[in-house]
Parts: sequence; C-alpha cells; structure tokens
Amino acid sequence: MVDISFFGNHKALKGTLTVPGDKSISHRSLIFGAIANGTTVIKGLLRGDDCLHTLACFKQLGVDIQDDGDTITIHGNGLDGLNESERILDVGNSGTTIRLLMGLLSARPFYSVFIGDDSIHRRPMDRIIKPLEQMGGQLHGRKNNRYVPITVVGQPLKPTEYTLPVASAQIKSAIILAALQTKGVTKLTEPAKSRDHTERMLKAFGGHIEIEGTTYLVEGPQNLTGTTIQVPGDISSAAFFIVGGLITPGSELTIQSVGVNPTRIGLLKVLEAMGADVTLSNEREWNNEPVADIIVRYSKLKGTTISGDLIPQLIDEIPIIALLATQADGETVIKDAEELKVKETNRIDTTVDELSKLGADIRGTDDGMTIHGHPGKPLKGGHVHSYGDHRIGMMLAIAGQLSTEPVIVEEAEAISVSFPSFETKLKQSQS
Ligand SMILES: O=C(O)C1=C[C@@H](OP(=O)(O)O)[C@@H](O)[C@H](O)C1
Ligand SMILES: C=C(OP(=O)(O)O)C(=O)O
Repeated sequence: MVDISFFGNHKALKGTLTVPGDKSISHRSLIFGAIANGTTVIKGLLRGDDCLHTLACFKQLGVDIQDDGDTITIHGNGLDGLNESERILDVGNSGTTIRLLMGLLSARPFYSVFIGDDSIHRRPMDRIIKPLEQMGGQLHGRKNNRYVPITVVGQPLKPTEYTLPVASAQIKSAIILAALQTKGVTKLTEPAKSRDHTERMLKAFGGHIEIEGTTYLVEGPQNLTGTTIQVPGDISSAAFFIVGGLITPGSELTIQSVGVNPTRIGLLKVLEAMGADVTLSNEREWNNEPVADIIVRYSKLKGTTISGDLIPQLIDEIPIIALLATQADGETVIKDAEELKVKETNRIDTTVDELSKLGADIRGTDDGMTIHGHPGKPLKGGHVHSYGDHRIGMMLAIAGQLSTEPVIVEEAEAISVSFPSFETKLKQSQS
C-alpha cells in the first residue's frame, strides 16, 4: 500500500498534454482483435492494470499477442482461436474484463473460471449471469450466482429478447458478445443509452448490429476481420485535468486527442450548464469514434442538477464532478446515480466521506449526493483514503490543488488501474 502526497499549492495548470488511451475502447480492441480473423494492430492502447489483465486473459486463452512496447499486434484465428485456459483467469480490479469475457466465453466450448481482487469479489455478477442463463448459458457464482469466483461451462446458446434492468454498457456488451456466436437474432433494450463503443467497434471489425434508439438487434453467427485501431485519449482520465484547470486560478490547458463519443460527454454538458470555459477544437474521427482537443480555462462556476439519462454519460466522472461542485456558487444535486454503489467502491460513500474530511460541504443521498459550493474557499489537507479505487484516488489528488496542506492519498497505487502516468503529468502541468 503506497501513500502519495499531493500538494498543488494553488499552482495554475498550464500547457498541452495527452492522456492515456480510453479504457473502454482499449478493452474492446483486445477482445475484437482476439476473436477476429487476421491481424489487428492497436495503437495507443491504455497500459493500465485493467487492460493489462484483459491482455493477459487472452494470452492464457491461447491468442497470439505481440507487444513491442508501442503497438500491440494480435494474430487472430477467429473464435476458434480461443482455447481453454489451464489456469484461472484473474481480472484484477476490472469489472469490464470479467463481465465482457463472461459473455464471450459463455458460448465457447470449454470451461473457464474467473477471480479478481477484493473489490471484484464484492461487485454484482448476477446482472450478467441472468441474461446469459436466459440464452441457455451455464454460469455459476458464489452466493446464489451473484459473486466471483465465477465458473463458465461454455456451450451453444439460443437467441433471446432481454430488457436490461439498468443502462449498462457492460451488460449490453456481454450479451452482444454472446449473441455474435449464437444462431438467430438476439434483441436487447436498455432503459437509457449507455456507452456504445462495442457497437462502433463491431462495425470497424466488419460486424453488424441494428440499432433503433435503445434497442439493439444482433444476428449471429458473425465472422469478424482484423483491422487497425487507434485508441483516443480517455475523457474519463482527461476529466481530472479538466476539473483541475477549472478550479485553479490562472489555469489554461489543452488536452489533445480525447474521445468525445456522444455517449461519454455528459461531463461536457454539465460543464456548459455550470458556465465553464471549455471548448473543443480539431474535431475528427478514429475508427468510428469522434475525437477532439479540449481547451480548458479557469472559470467561475454555478451549481447545477445532474440526473436521469445524463447519468450513464458521466457515471465514472461523478467523484470529480463532486469536487468541482465544491467550488461552484450554490447547490449541485446529483440524483438517479444508484449505480455508483456497485463500482470499485461505493462511490457515493467514498466521495462524500473523503471530501468531508477535507472540509467540503457535501451530503450523501440514497441515489447520489448534494454539494454546497463555496467558491474560493480552500480545502483542508491531511490523510484521505482511495479505498483502492483509482477514480477516488485521482479526485483526492486534484483536491490537493486547493488545499492548505498536502493531501496524502492512501492506497494511491490504485491510480495505475486507468492512468499510470497521472502523478507525472499533474506535476508537469503545475506551473
Ligand atoms: O463498458 C465499459 O467499458 C464500462 C461501462 C461502465 O460500467 P457499467 O456498464 O456497469 O455502467 C463504466 O462505469 C465502466 O468504467 C466501463
Ligand atoms: C467502473 C469502472 O471500471 P470497471 O467497471 O471496468 O471496473 C471505472 O473505471 O470507473
């Protein structure tokens, strides 16, 4: 367990930077590359712990993956190129890895076992097992099929119609990966639009999916063809620098080549409502994914309400939005965000508890939190805990921009789950 001290001492954040590759897109590029026929080249893959676990799982499943330190090359042999792993598949801290691979492996003709870290052992897996069981899948987990360890006895599945209980790209993607291997048409409906990277990347690999609003039709079986993927920067990682710039007087930052997929830009919509000076430039597309440079300047902000269909578009950004709201004039209310309770930690509790320790005026609710902002009022320093949650760790590090004493983040090594170069980049930006 590593403690790291963060103390920005109100130093403006300045300059031009890039953030590591998008985590969701990185996982999917490895998955599709592994099950496609032919060569897939991935540039800009996130080398965070979560994606490295996905990569290691596919190596264990017998996929030929070369890594020259810059580019990943996968020599895929289609779905038949996956073979039973002799050992347990360890997903570490990564919910995306386990949930997407449960869907994928439920239709492969072999036996698989998954484990992960303590956090993964507390996160619900029945949300994946239920729809796959409806397709005839045989998956089992601890506590009545709810928790890891999970075993999967892969076999041919039948198509189904399923309505997701929550808007979740992990559930949607797990079912799509099973449906791609299943003869017939599988139909999914989600209550609100979740991130659509799987759908976009499926098309980049030559696959098909019909999308009508929040209903998806997948006809299987499908054969995919390897391609070249350039992964954009992760807006969920950029969010820490965007907020750092907005709350530290004198800041002006350009974050280059960030993914601005419409299902991921809830943060930008909230910032506009709060009056933030954030602009996009150099807009383009990489493999069906919109990309732009984001320019951020210190701004005076006002509180806002964040709820409903916007929540899935910014779910991972809520801890850092809570910090931002401490500096906005008036009240910020976040509701309809119960999903925060089943992330790496219960992010309602960990955000509220740790920001309260730093003197923030914040209160947890059943489905979110309420923050009373005090623009210009410094936060306190002292010991705070990430509880092994990378996003809580980085949010607390950015709080150190405005603290009167250093903010010492316990279990700060968790940050490498999604942003290994975070501390270095933050120090480089502090003018
Ligand atoms: O599919 C993905 O890549 C992800 C989906 C989201 O989870 P849910 O599907 O549980 O909402 C998000 O919180 C997670 O960081 C990554
Ligand atoms: C929730 C997250 O990831 P995962 O579900 O893949 O662990 C996250 O990165 O914030």
